[in-house]
Amino acid sequence: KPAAQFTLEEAQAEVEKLRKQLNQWRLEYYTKDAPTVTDNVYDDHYRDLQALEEAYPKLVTPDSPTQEVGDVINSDFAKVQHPIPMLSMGDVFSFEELSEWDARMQSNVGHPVDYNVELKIDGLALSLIYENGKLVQGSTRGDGNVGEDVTRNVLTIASVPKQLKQPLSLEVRGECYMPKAAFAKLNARQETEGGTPFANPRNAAAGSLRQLDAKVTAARELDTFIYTLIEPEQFNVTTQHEAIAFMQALGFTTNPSSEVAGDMQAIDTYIKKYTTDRDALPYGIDGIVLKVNDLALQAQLGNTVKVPRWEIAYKFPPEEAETVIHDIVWT
Ligand SMILES: NC(=O)c1c(N)nc(OC2CCCC2)nc1O[C@@H]1CCC[C@@H]1O
Repeated sequence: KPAAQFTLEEAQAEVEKLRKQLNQWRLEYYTKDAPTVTDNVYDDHYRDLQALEEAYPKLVTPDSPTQEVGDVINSDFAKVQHPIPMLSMGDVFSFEELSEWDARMQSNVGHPVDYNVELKIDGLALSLIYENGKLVQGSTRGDGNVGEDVTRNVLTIASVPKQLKQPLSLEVRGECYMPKAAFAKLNARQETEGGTPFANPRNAAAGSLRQLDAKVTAARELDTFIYTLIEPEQFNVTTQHEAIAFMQALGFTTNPSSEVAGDMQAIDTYIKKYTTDRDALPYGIDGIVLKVNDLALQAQLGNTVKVPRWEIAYKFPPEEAETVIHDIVWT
């Protein structure tokens, strides 16, 4: 019933009951990642308590969940529209297919093409928007056009600059991932606290970034590798390799293993190197990415509905036995 219809005595009893219940649910939520009620049930009780405390301010106590600023549990993330869609990638599963892709590219373009070769980090895509050098929004890819606003969570990731080294307004995109060591620690903690362990670092990163409560994200030791500068022409950046150096100079963490390759021989060497080194890397990779290095040429080649024509992912065979669903190869 509405708060105004409670007498002071009734309100006192109801407020104590709600506070105890909500604090119990928060304990489950924060410590075990295993809440026993849905966020909506929590929200409803939270709003009832807020209404009663507004009607009877003298009933507010310091331990009331309404007094902890900043970790209000939203029932859902705010949605974010990506002005430029966040695309995924076509992929191939053999060097032969990759060579065919390169041959098609060269015949399309009419001359040999330089690629920027990058490791394909096994995480989830993240967009970061800055105004005059200040981080103002972090969001997930979602369906490519609409993602989730995870700004408060992103602010807890150490490698995400809160303030750039230059007061620029821009958007960058990259991969949010969980380092292998953090993943092992998290699963060990999940085991001891009776939580459910995550299947792999990618799922753990997704579950940690898409947490409704930033304090939980903060404890997950997420990291980032930034790889896309949006509208690079605004900054007189003309190649992908240059874009990565430009973003690193602004304070972003970029992957140190990207290099320009002029032919398939260089790419074959790169693939062999990282097929061997893969297990020794402190983060998960599931392949390599070839991108046309010249950004004007990328723009000329454009994108199909879902994937760019100017880049392809070469996927390694999966580490653990899993059914690999062969994605559509770029045609
Ligand atoms: N996972 C990666 O390391 C990676 C990368 N190094 N570079 C790109 O380039 C974007 C640019 C436009 C479309 C893909 N994407 C990557 O990951 C994609 C993002 C969305 C799905 C994949 O995770």
